[in-house]
Amino acid sequence: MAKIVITGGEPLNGDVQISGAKNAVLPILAATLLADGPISIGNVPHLHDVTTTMELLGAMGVQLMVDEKLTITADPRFITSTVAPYELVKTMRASILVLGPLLARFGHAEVSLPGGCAIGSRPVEQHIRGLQALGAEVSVENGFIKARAERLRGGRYVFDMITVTGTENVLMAAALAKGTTVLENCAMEPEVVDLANCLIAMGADIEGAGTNRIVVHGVDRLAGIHYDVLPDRIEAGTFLVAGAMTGGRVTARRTRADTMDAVLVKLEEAGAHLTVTADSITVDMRGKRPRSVNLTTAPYPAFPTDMQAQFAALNTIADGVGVITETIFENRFMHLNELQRLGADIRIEGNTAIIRGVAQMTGAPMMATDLRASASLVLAGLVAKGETVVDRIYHIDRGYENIEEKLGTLGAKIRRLPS
Ligand SMILES: CC(=O)N[C@H]1[C@@H](OP(=O)(O)OP(=O)(O)OC[C@H]2O[C@@H](n3ccc(=O)[nH]c3=O)[C@H](O)[C@@H]2O)O[C@H](CO)[C@@H](O)[C@@H]1O
Ligand SMILES: C=C(OP(=O)(O)O)C(=O)O
Repeated sequence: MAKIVITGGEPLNGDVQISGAKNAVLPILAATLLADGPISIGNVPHLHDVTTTMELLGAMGVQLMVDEKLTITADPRFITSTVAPYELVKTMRASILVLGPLLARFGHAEVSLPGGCAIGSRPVEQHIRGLQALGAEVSVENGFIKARAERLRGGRYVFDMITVTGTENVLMAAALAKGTTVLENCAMEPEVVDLANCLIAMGADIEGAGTNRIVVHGVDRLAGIHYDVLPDRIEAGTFLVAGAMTGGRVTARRTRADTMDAVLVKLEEAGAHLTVTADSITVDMRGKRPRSVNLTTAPYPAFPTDMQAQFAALNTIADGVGVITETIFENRFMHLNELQRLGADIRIEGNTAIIRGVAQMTGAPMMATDLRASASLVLAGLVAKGETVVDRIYHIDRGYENIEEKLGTLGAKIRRLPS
């Protein structure tokens, strides 16, 4: 299995180009199933999850073309199957996002239940109930969600809890339903807004995306268009934390600071001097060690769970004690045990981690368990003395485009050992 090897101790300096958002491109790729014609998508990140989604769409008969700038054109007019098989869904939970579009556009869908993953159990009953509120008949048989509806009709659904892909799935289905749908307690994440903007460009009639109440007036057809994906706020946040931890100065380019308020506040609390422009964010530590931060993860606009592991890594070498509480996923502290192997001082009490910063950690072999855990181990390797080897690095390729190259251009001593 491929590994990343890091020799720590270099402050990071320079510019890094941020890619399109994984969590926006995945629902947008699924939304291509709703269109009457080809959709072309720009600012597509080169990620394993994007390849998996293309394989999934391709297996259904969607015709896909990728140009040299990685613009993807998807033409769903001649699909041959409305089944999402277990083999693909098991490698990427976001495959569930094809459920709503397939049902709305073709009247039936069979999607393998995604099941849990390293960070938690991650059920999808809200997706199912939301679609049932639009008139779908849904059953779960032999590990598959089987959904059917001649034509979905507008309905009202109040989500039991805030769910990002649940909101996206029901939103996509409602776009082609007959009549008006009102969705309450919706996720307000920027990626939900980006999906809604893409659907609106396709001809959907949607109000309120980015608030907790979304109203969708269903339309009869959605058209092929071009759409550029939002920058990845989690990738940007990860590089900014890398700059802060190493006492360096890093500018993340092609970013949207307005989607990152909670993360930027924590970087300032850590002692970073921030400069924000329309499309860039600079952190400058002026050579200083970061201060510990306290944070609690919660749905947007609060602090994102997808940045928790990176700030845990920052706290391991920061000045002071930082308390981190994870409220979204029940098992998202896997990186903490690995960080202890580098000498981090961490006490875990339920969903809270109390991290006392140490002056210096030392490199060691570590094992990545999930996407953001991998990122946090790489960040820790950047500051640990000596060599750190992060194994099972395939997790990181799901969500970071060429992370070692990007960190390398900032001055990190990092390389990938192929399997
Ligand atoms: C592809 C994508 O966009 N992934 C993001 C999305 O995941 P995803 O959309 O899967 O996460 P959700 O927002 O659905 O999950 C939030 C919480 O709700 C629970 N829940 C969710 C649905 C449901 O039917 N029942 C239920 O109990 C989950 O187990 C979890 O505890 O949002 C997460 C929370 O911001 C991020 O960490 C992921 O990066
Ligand atoms: C948890 C994440 O992704 P996914 O929902 O695709 O597993 C993530 O991006 O951190």
